[in-house]
This record gives sequence, structure tokens and C-alpha cells, in this order.
Amino acid sequence: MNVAIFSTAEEASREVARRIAGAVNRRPDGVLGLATGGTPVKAYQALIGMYRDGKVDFSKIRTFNLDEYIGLPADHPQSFRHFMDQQLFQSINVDPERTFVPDGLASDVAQACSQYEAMIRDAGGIDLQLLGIGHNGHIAFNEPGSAADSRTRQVALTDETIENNARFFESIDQVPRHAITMGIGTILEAREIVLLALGEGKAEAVKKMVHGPITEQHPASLLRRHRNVTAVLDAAAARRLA
Ligand SMILES: O=P(O)(O)OC[C@H]1O[C@](O)(CO)[C@@H](O)[C@@H]1O
Repeated sequence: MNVAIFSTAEEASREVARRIAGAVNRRPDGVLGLATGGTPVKAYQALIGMYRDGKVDFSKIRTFNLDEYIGLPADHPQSFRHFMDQQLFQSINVDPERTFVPDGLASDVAQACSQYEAMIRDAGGIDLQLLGIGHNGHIAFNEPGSAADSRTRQVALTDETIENNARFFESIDQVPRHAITMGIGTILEAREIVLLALGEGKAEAVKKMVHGPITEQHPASLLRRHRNVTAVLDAAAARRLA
């Protein structure tokens, strides 16, 4: 695992934007794997800035998001589809028809999950996958205990994740208890992985990811099995590293 440390969240986010733009420029009709949460917001803003400056063209790109809450319609303010539209897609020239987020309202979730896997495969696989990290080491919604070879599926969120994500909802009762997530096996098939972690609250999870045992109990540690993964950190998230 490569580790790149920047003094501020802004610099780390700009680095992530540069890496995403680099992947798009190398393969303009390629495939991006995208993430939601508080962490990537600044990186998406930097990417929008690069698009406006004419440094990157998304017109032929396809995107697949990591996860979605079960039970939220696409236009719900806290759905990950809504987040992506607001934070990125509406401000760049990506074709909305080529942006994919798991369907949180699918009537047959298992079938929707295998179809999502098939769509990623048919697109030629993911060139660059962006990730965040949960306080408990989760990547996407693969909570501790998720199998290293897991695929896109329905999962139950841990109480800790529900509590952490309650800040985005009016009350904790409104946080969905289940989600669809790409699996760890799915994520590890991406040709390049960039994990962004910001702030002191992530320092312990980052330390276990980099220095701890490679274990399904800390899903992010499994990324060390991948040949081309970079953790982009601000100084606060990196402060417990050796
Ligand atoms: O960036 P945040 O809001 O700290 O979230 C961290 C992680 O949690 C998730 O949002 C899922 O809870 C991931 O997609 C994200 O990487």
C-alpha cells in the first residue's frame, strides 16, 4: 500500500482530484468507481474546478458508485444517488445515463446486486476506485466481518455506522438499517484504488489499515492485498502512523 500524506484536507483532496482526472485523461471512455460520505466532498469540488478549467472531459466516462441505502428513493435528500447528482454529476459533463448507483428500491435486491456486478463486468471493470474509510475500518458498507471475496449484496449496517451517519438525517430513527454495497472482492478487482481519509477521527482506523493485521475484522486492511492502492491522507488522519 502506498501512503501519501498532505498537510491539509484541501491538499489531500486536490491530490485525489488530480488522480481521478489523470485516470480519465489516460482512458477517456473508462470506468470510475465513486464514493459518498463527508470525505470526498472537497475532492469532488476540486474535480469540478479542473473540469471548468478544461483539464478533464467526462463525456465518455462511465461511473459506478459503491453503495446505496435500502428504502430511500433516488430523490431522497440522503440517498447516495442524490448526493452524487448534487456534489458532482450536475456540475460536470458526465452523461447521466452512464452513471450508476445501486437501486435502493429494487423489488428483488439479490437480482439487482448480481445485475450491478454484471454491468461493471460488461463495462470492462473499474479503472480507478475511490474509497473512504469508516471509523470501524469499513470500506463502502462492508462492515467488520465481511468476507474478503464478498460481492455486491444487501448488508445490515452496524449500530456504530448508523450513529455516525445519523448526522446527515433529522434523527437517528430515519437512518436506514440496510444497504446495498459492492463487495470487498468487487472493490479489489479495480485496477487502481485510491482511499481518502481526512481528520483525526480516522487516525486509528488508518493506523490499523496500514500497520495492523490483514483481517476481515478491519476490512480496509484487506486493501494491502491489492497491487495498486494509495491511501491519500491529511496530516491529522496520518498522525498515528509509524
Ligand atoms: O466520509 P465519511 O462520511 O466519514 O464516511 C466514511 C465511509 O462511510 C461511508 O459513507 C458509508 O458509511 C462510506 O461510503 C465512506 O467511505
